[in-house]
Amino acid sequence: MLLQVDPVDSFSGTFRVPSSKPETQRAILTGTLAEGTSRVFNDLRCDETETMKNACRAFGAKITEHDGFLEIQGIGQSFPNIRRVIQSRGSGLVFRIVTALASVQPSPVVVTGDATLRNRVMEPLLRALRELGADIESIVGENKAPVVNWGRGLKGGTCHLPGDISSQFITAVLFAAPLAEGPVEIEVTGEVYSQSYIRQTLASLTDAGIKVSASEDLRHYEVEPSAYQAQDVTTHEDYTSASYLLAAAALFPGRTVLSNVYGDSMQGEFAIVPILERLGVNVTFDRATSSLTVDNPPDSLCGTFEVDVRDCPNIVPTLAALGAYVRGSLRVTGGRLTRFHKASRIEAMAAELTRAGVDIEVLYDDGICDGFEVRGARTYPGGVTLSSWGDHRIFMSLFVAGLRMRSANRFSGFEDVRLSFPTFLEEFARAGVRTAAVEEENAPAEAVG
Ligand SMILES: O=C(O)C1=C[C@@H](OP(=O)(O)O)[C@@H](O)[C@H](O)C1
Ligand SMILES: C=C(OP(=O)(O)O)C(=O)O
Repeated sequence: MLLQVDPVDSFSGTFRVPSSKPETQRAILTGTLAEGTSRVFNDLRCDETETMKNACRAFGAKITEHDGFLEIQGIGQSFPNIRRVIQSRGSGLVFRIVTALASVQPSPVVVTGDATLRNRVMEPLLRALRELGADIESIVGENKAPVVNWGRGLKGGTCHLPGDISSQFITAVLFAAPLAEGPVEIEVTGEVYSQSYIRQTLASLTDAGIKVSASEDLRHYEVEPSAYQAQDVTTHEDYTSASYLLAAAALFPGRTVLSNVYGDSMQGEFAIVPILERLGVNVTFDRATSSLTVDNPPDSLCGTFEVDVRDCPNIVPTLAALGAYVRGSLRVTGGRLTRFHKASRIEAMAAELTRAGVDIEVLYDDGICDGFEVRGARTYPGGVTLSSWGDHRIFMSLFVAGLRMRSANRFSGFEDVRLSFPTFLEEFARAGVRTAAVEEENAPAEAVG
């Protein structure tokens, strides 16, 4: 099935931003590893947080969903002695953290995932865990998923990781390290990308009572054996999810209000707010109502702009969509990690936007796909079928790019919004965006929003 989406003449209204996926996933983990009861307020319910919950349940945690919060009966350090297969589906974060944690429990664990996940880079993490004493094998070879971790413990010591493939390797080792027999040190080589995610991990660990320290440049870490403490956590809004609503608001003059917004976030993707301001869009936070108001004047998105995304990788596809309407140019650099995401996101956006008539060029640095330059226009003809490349963020970004085209477009992959933003189509329907699921052969099948 494809989703046919009609363009709109305006975009305004009040929309609810989903809660943060990374914060919810981290809080589920710290609650699982602590002894006693933890609660996660304002948690995000979506496929990828469900995948994390199921993985943690497989390790013995009891997780109950209540209205507005999760209750977690953690396991502390008493992992049950049961052989199990843990399914991480398409979630890189779940696979990497579960693989690391499987080292510090007593039985063989197979960790697997879907076809996309099985293609992602895992070798540096497996190597680092082996340096710390883990006994892990890749079942199909090539050091990719699925893996079997024989659960023979982590001794501790020093491991080495690259900083320019995925911050999730560092996050994964950091979550398992407090449960090693001795202190763990991590040495990172090369430039450290996605630093905001590592800082979110460090904050989660410190709040849970873990003894961890990191150098200012995030190249060196020390973790002491320590116990996770039960706690209550409240998650904030998700700025990657918010970026689709904010980008849509920036494409049309007028006022848009986003709710469930608290404004004090460690997320790198918060950068979408100052980026919009640079593009001439006014954004105001109101703490009293936990909301954010976008006032977009008719003359915004005009000029020559450059953005470094090394600390906000997940808004790269959103910026490509927005850039399609920047009269002048938008140059984005520092996005090399996104080639290892669910799809190679820069190439995906450049290929699909080019198909829609957008002037976008991929930028390479030393032969590595690192960014793009897009020279936007007022509008495009539309009437094209665009692929999500099997990636929820590509679908959501292309959906936004299509809103200001002249005729309806069709998109694959719309079902994947359930991974991170299950209410995506309902929120856009509130703004009058009409969508219909259609067979690939043309016939409209059913209204979706
Ligand atoms: O720790 C996390 O929750 C994440 C880290 C980042 O991974 P990379 O460092 O691989 O970009 C980010 O892109 C991903 O969506 C979520
Ligand atoms: C976090 C994401 O993916 P992953 O955990 O698979 O890297 C994402 O695409 O939102």
